Amino acid sequence: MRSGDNLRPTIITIFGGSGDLANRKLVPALYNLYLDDQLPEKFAIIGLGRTEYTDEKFRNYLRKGLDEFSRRGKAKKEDWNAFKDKIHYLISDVFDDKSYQEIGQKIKSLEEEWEETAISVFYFAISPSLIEPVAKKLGSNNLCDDKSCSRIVVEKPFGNDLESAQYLNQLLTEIFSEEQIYRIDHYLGKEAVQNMLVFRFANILFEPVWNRNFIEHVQITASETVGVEDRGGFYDKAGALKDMIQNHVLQLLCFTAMEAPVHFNADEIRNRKVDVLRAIRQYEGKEVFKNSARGQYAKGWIKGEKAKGYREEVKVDPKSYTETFAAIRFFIDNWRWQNVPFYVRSGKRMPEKMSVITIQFRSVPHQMFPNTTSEHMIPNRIIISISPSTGIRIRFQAKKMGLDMRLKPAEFKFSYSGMYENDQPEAYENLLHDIMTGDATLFMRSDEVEEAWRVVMPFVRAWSDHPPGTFPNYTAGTWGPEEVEALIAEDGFHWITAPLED
Ligand SMILES: NC(=O)C1=CN([C@@H]2O[C@H](COP(=O)(O)OP(=O)(O)OC[C@H]3O[C@@H](n4cnc5c(N)ncnc54)[C@H](OP(=O)(O)O)[C@@H]3O)[C@@H](O)[C@H]2O)C=CC1
Ligand SMILES: O=C1O[C@H](COP(=O)(O)O)[C@@H](O)[C@H](O)[C@H]1O
Repeated sequence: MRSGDNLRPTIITIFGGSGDLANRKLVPALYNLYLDDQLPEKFAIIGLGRTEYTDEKFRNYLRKGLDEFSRRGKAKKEDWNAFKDKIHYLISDVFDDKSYQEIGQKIKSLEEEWEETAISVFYFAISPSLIEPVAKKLGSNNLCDDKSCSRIVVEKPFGNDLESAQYLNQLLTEIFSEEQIYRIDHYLGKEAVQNMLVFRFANILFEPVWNRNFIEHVQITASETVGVEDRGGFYDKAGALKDMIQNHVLQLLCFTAMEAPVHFNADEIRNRKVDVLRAIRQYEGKEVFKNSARGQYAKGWIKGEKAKGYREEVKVDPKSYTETFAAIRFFIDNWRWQNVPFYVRSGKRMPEKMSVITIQFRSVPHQMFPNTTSEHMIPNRIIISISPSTGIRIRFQAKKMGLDMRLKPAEFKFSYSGMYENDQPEAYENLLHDIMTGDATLFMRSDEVEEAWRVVMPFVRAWSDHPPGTFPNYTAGTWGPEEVEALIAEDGFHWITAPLED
């Protein structure tokens, strides 16, 4: 039996169907689910937008995106021909009630054809400013009435600060129940992020040492080689703190630091993550600057190619003070993590693309080997590589081959790509599948989003009240401004730049 056979008929209506996210991520993910027999037999996509596509033109546009962005490369003709009939397009304006009536009619006619009611998923692949009007109109046009079979999906950024996130949560929960709302953070769909739960809570080896007694510090790096590409208009108002730290990086921190959930279910896991966010120390006054660093890239070179400076990017203010790099030293004030620094950093135009968590263990309490100084006593380290390579490295000490007793670090290495070739589902495949099955474990709950905003708000406020002295302050192709080295060096550590494959 196909896995998709367990799924109820489903219609995914995409506000912003003509946009980049739908083209680059959503439709390729749905197509791959189709190839993997993970879609129900009765399934349809309704794309929406003001662009004047016919069904045929819309399908052709999506086909080009699929060929370019799908992890499986170009679509095979026969597969695409079977899939494309599931795609429909409606020319519509989010402010126009008539559009919602047409959406309702389209859904009804598909259900009549299938002789079954469908789960209706409304995907908000639109700019954050359009969320409010779309939510209100879905409500006033009774399109989301049936709470058991309609869902909405809201993309990040969820709000622009704590206040706006609270406002948005309030608004959405007046129209929809919390169970209907799927707030996406695509990092949670990554295989390696989900594997962290398994690594930590399905193995007895690691959990006993996963605390302040054995772990010296934790580092989280989410670096990219790309600049802002064509998203200057959005990014210049956001910056690295709101674009990456508030969501993806804090999620990685939560998965690293959370207590063991009792059950594997959405609320249980989200409760444990909220506990971590609530325990993160809030800095005040000068502490904010003492525990953080920010930067903006100047022109430089990345992998042999010239890169523009941030201020020269399209739709970026030529005098912009928006940070393209952010680093913070967090402390989690609870029993497990007291005084263990968590250093996080994220930036664009760095030398390597990688999302990596490094768990640095303490040294052994006593060293007994002859001819061995503290220099040779390399402490254990676990590197969890989230992307682009996915896997885990564990460093330990081994005896160096030879007649005398000398030590040499060695590694255990686990790589998903080595195991599963190119069969790893993309983050959006996992997430879209979960939305269809109604599993909210990998989505953000309202209080979680708000707590994550609460964590970054001292930095948001202090950074905007005190513009940086000199921006740009790092060259494209480097690991950020000088201050970021000081942030960790003053504690006696250094940044570890070690992805899975090196
Ligand atoms: N692109 C990406 O990789 C990612 C995007 N996101 C988020 O997803 C959301 C969408 O991003 P993206 O796809 O890049 O944005 P785009 O600018 O590419 O697309 C915007 C979409 O909104 C539609 N739209 C705008 N105004 C209206 C209107 N009045 N009525 C109907 N449709 C309208 C446009 O359709 P038309 O022009 O046809 O009217 C278009 O389909 C944003 O919140 C973004 O932050 C999140 C993660 C990654
Ligand atoms: O959400 C975002 O994430 C991407 C990075 O995602 P990744 O999966 O490639 O690591 C980032 O480029 C973008 O600015 C941000 O909005």
